[in-house]
Amino acid sequence: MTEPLIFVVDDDADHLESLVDLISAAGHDTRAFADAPAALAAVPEARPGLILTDLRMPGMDGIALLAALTEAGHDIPVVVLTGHGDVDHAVRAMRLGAEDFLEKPYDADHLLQVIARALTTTRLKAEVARLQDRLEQQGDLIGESRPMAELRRSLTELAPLDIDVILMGETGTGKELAARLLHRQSPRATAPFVIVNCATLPDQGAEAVLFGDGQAAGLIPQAAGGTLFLDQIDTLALALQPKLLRVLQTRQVEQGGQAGPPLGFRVLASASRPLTEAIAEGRFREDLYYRIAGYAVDLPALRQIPGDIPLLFDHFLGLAAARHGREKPALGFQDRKVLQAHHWPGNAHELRLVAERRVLGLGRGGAVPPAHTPPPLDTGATLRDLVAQYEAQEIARVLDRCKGNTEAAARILGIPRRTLNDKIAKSAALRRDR
Ligand SMILES: Nc1ncnc2c1ncn2[C@@H]1O[C@H](COP(=O)(O)OP(=O)(O)OP(=O)(O)O)[C@@H](O)[C@H]1O
Repeated sequence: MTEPLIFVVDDDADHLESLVDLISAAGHDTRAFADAPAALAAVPEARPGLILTDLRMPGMDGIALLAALTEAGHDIPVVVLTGHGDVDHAVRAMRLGAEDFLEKPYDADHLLQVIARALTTTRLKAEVARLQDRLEQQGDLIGESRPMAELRRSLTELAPLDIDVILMGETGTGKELAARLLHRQSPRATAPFVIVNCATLPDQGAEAVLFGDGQAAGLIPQAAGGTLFLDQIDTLALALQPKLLRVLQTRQVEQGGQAGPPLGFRVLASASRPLTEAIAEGRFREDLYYRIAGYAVDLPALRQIPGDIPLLFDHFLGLAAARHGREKPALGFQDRKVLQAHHWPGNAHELRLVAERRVLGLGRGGAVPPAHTPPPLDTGATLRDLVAQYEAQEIARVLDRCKGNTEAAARILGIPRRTLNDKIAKSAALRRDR
């Protein structure tokens, strides 16, 4: 794990310099900012692990910075430096989710201890979230509708057979969950399950990541004897397709011009749009399509299984409540109706987000600004607002997943990169105007 970067924000240049010197001397990577807006603007790209900010600053102060970070959905611990006797503000900062606060003049050792503690908390939180995600992905598909029952039956039938399968469905329909189920119910269950997210492969060096190089084994050889899940294969760069095809045909990876050992893995793939479209657009090779598309399983979108939406929502409420140590909210009749009436273009991803917000009570008279109100459970917003909100969220989610790589994000979202850049600029302007 790389060392987290620490942002230090203080409008007093001397203070800033001494803070940065102190923290850097303790071995942390730091970046200095003379004002909060500059720090906020640098967050998406630099992804700091901790922000240490002065409370009182002209323009945007430390509290406003905290609120803006929450508003933008960044879960970064913030330690606030307060003036002597500034208890009220310190309490407000803690209420808004600050990790800790320190009264000035601070003691250098104490400051470093607070930083170390905050970084440990961040690491532990990330680890818990990772384990919870993994646990969630080990679950079963929830849903009692006929399409879900049929899906479960197809998966149970296909799991033990040694055939490759492609899972088709919109984003968030549970393709990864289904792939894991196929693996778990197969005789390969104890062998590795390796995911290759085709959309986030780097432009440079993707071959080494996939096939390995002299130094490191690639992802594909790691799947030996197990299951290789080619997630979002419809976004795989054209240049990688011939070599992948060869590997899928031989189930071997060449090493230094020689055939490698037989790897004997099973291939599962997923796509959110018909590969025939990608072929027609010249983005996907037909021969690779025939190699992987023998058995296709369709996953229903939520709007096709409205009866299952409350069930799934209840499931996500339970998970979010456990994750945040909160009580699980009850679902009312009206909630069910609203949930079933929504279109859910992001499917389970979107539903999960709304459940999380419901558990955290965001947008319900708390300290969090209205942008956090769950769109489908709120009234008063126009359809255009809801679509714009959802679009901005989805772009942020995909960008996050692609670590800010707009080319990869544009590929996943199925829009030209220039359109994506326009949309990012527009949603940033919207946030500024709000
Ligand atoms: N029917 C379901 N029952 C329980 N959990 C589900 C179901 N469908 C989706 N989920 C959960 O919703 C989240 C999104 O599902 P998943 O990642 O499998 O979707 P996906 O189709 O692979 O999405 P993407 O195309 O964006 O990769 C996961 O946390 C998954 O566990």
